[in-house]
Amino acid sequence: MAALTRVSGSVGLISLLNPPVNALSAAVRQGIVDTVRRAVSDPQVKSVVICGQNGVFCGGADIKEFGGHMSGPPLVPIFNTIEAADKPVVAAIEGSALGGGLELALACHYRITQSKARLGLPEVSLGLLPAAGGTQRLPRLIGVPAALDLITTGRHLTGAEALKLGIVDQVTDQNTVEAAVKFALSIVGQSLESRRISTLPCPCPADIDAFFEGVMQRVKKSAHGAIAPVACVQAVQAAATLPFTQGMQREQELMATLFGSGQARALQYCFFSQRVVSKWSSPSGSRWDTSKPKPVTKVGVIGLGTMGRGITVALALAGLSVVAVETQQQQMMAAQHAVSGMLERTARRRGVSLVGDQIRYSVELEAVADVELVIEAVFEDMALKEKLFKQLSTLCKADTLLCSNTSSLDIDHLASQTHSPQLVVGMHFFAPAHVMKLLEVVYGPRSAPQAVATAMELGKRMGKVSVAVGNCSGFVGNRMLMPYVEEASFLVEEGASPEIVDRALEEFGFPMGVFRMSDLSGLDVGWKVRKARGLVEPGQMSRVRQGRRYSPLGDLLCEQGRFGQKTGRGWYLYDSAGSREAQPDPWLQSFLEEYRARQGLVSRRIDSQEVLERCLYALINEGFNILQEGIAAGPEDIDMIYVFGYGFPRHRGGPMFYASQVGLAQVLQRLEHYQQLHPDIPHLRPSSLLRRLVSSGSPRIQRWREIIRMPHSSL
Ligand SMILES: CCCCCCCC/C=C\C=C\CC(=O)SCCNC(=O)CCNC(=O)[C@H](O)C(C)(C)COP(=O)(O)OP(=O)(O)OC[C@H]1O[C@@H](n2cnc3c(N)ncnc32)[C@H](O)[C@@H]1OP(=O)(O)O
Repeated sequence: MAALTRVSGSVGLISLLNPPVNALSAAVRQGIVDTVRRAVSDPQVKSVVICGQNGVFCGGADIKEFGGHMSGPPLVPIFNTIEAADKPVVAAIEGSALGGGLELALACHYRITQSKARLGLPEVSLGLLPAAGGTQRLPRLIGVPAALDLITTGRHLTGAEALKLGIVDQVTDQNTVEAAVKFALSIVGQSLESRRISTLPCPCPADIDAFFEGVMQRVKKSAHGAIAPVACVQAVQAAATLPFTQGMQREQELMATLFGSGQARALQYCFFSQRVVSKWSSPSGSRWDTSKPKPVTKVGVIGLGTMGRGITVALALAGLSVVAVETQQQQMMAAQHAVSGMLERTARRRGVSLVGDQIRYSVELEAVADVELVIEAVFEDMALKEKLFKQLSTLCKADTLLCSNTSSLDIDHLASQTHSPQLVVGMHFFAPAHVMKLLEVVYGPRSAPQAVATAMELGKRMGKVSVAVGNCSGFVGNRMLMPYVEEASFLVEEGASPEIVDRALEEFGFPMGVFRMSDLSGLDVGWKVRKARGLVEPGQMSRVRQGRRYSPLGDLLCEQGRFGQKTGRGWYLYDSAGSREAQPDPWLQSFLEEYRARQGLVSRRIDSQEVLERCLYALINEGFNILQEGIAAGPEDIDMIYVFGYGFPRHRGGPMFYASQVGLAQVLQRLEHYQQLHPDIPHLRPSSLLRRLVSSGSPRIQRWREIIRMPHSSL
C-alpha cells in the first residue's frame, strides 16, 4: 500500500498505492510508517520524496473506514515523525492533496505541485475538521485569516493558487515527481529548522479576540446549525493562542466531539449519495455504465425568461455553443442584455475569461434546426408546449433530443406530440439555473437510454448534480413540496403565524422558511398551478376542495395582489417592491384573525415541534410514496434532490436520511397521530412502504433499495 524505491542514487521515493485516490486506509498508513522508517534509517538515502501512484497524491483519510471500527496506526504520530526527520522530505503533489492528504504534505519539509492539482482541507463538508495537525500547521504557514477561509469553507485551490498563498514551494507543468526528485537532490545537507511548520510562530491579526469574535459570528450565521464550521474556528483559535502541542490536544478534543455526531454521519452519507446518484438506472433498463450518451456541442434554448437565461449561461459556461431563441423582439433584447451581465459577473467571480461569443440569439424558431439538443423553457402552459414540441419535431434534425424544463408537466404527453417520443426527456433546472447545482432528468416510459444518458452527461458538463427520476406530476422535488407547503398553510389556519412556521424551519437549518421562500419565488406561481388543477374558486373560502382539505389562504392573498417580494407584500411586508427584508405584517395578522373567525376556527398555540413534524413528516411521507412507485430509484436520489435543490440542510443528510435518524417507527407513529386528528388530509396517511420498512425492523437506509424491490402483498 506504500512502496519505497531508491531513485537518482540517493532519493528515497515513497509511493502511496490505494486506487482510485490513494486514501489513507489502515494499510496505507501502515505502509507509510514502514517506508518512512526504512528511508530514514537507510544511510544511502539522503532525501525523500512522497508521491501517489496513478497521478493522484492523496484524497485524504479513507472515509469508508469512518463508519466502522478504526484500526491501524493513527495519522498524527506518523506526520510528526515525517516532520521530525533529519533528511529533507518533499511532497510531490499530482491530482489531489485533500484533507489528510494535504496534512501529509504539510508535515513534509517542502511541497511541489502540478499547477492544476487540487489542494484543500474539505473535512468541514464531512462534518469534521482537519485533525491530523491541519488546523495547527496551516495557520502557522499562511496566517490565520487565509487558513480560516480554507478550513471553514473546505474549498479546493489549484496548485497555482496554493503557490500564491504560500502553501506550496514550487509549481510545475512538467512531471511533478521528476521535478521533486531533482529538487530533493539539490537540498541535501541544508538546515531543516525553518521547514518544520509546527515550530513556526502563528502569524495573527492585531486584535485577536475581536477578530475571532467577528469570525465566529459570521461563521455561525452562515452555518445554519452545522457544528463543524464552528469547531474549525475554535481549532484555529487554539493555533493562534496556544503552543503547538496544546493546540494539537484541542484539535483532537474537538474532532472527538464531531466524529461521533449525527451531523458527521449525515454529511458523509451525502458524500457517498452524490456518487450513488451518478450511477443511475431506470426501470426500462438504461444504466449509467451501459447507456452511451450522444456527443453534444450545440444546444438550442427556447424561451428566454428567467429560466431560459440561466440555462443559456450554464451551457455557455460549460463551453457549449448555444442558439438562444425568444420570439418576442423586446424580450429578446432584454434577455441578451441580462445574459451578458450574468456571464460577466460569473466570469469575474470564477476568474475565467468571458464566453459570450458562442451564444447566437434569434427570434426565429428555425434557428435551432441544426442543433443536437433543444431545451424548451417557455411558460408552464401545456397547450403552448404541445404546439412547440410539434413544431420542433418537424423542423429539427431527426435525431435531435427534445428536452423540456417543465417543473411539473407530463413529459410523456409532450413526447406524444413528436415523431420520435424516445428522444424526449425532462431537464428540470432550478432557479437561478446557472447557480443551482441540481438537475432533475425526467425519463418517460418511452425515453431511449441514449436520451437519458445524454441529458445526464450534459448536466455533469454543466457541473450539476443530475438525478434521474421517473415521470409524474411535480416529479420528485415539487411533488414532495406540495404537502410540505400545504401543511404550513394548514398550521397558519390553525393558529400559527408565518413567522412561527418559518422560525422553526430556519432553526432546523433551512436557509429560508416556507413562507419566506414562497414570497421570494412569487405567490402567483403556485396560484397558477392550483388554477390549472381546478382548485381555485375566486372569492371563495371553502376549506374542502376535490374531496379533501384545502387552504384558500394563498389564493386569497393573490386576489389582493399580494404576490410576495415583487409586489412588496405577500406573507410578509417589504419596504418596497423587490426589497428582501421581510417584516411581520399587521394587516396579515388581522386578515388571519378575521379569516379564522369566519371559518369558525379557534386559534391554538402551535410549537416548533408540531411545525417540524407536520411539515417534514408530510414531505417525507410523500418521499416514501415516490420510492414505492419507483419514481426515484433510492432514498439517496430524493436526499440529493432536496439538499441541492431545496435548501434541505446538508448536515441533516436530506429528508429520507433524517427520517432514518429520527427512527422510522417514530415517524410512522407521529403520522398516525396527526392523521387521526386530521382525517381529511390525505398526505398525512402513512405510506405503505413506510409501514413495510417499520415491520421489517427499520433497516439502515443503505438497505432500503433491497426492501423496496422485494415482492410484497398489497393486503
Ligand atoms: C474519537 C475521534 C477519532 C478520530 C479518528 C480520526 C482521525 C482522522 C485524522 C485525520 C482525518 C482526516 C480527515 C480526512 O482526510 S477526511 C477526507 C478528506 N478528503 C476528502 O474529502 C476528499 C474526498 N474526495 C473527493 O473530493 C474526490 O473523490 C476527489 C479526490 C477530488 C476525486 O474526485 P473524482 O475524480 O471526481 O472521483 P470521485 O469523487 O468519483 O471518487 C472516486 C471514488 O473514490 C472514492 N473516494 C474518494 N475519496 C475518498 C476518500 N477520501 N475515502 C474513501 N473513498 C474515497 C469515491 O467514493 C469514489 O468511489 P466509487 O467509485 O465507489 O463511487
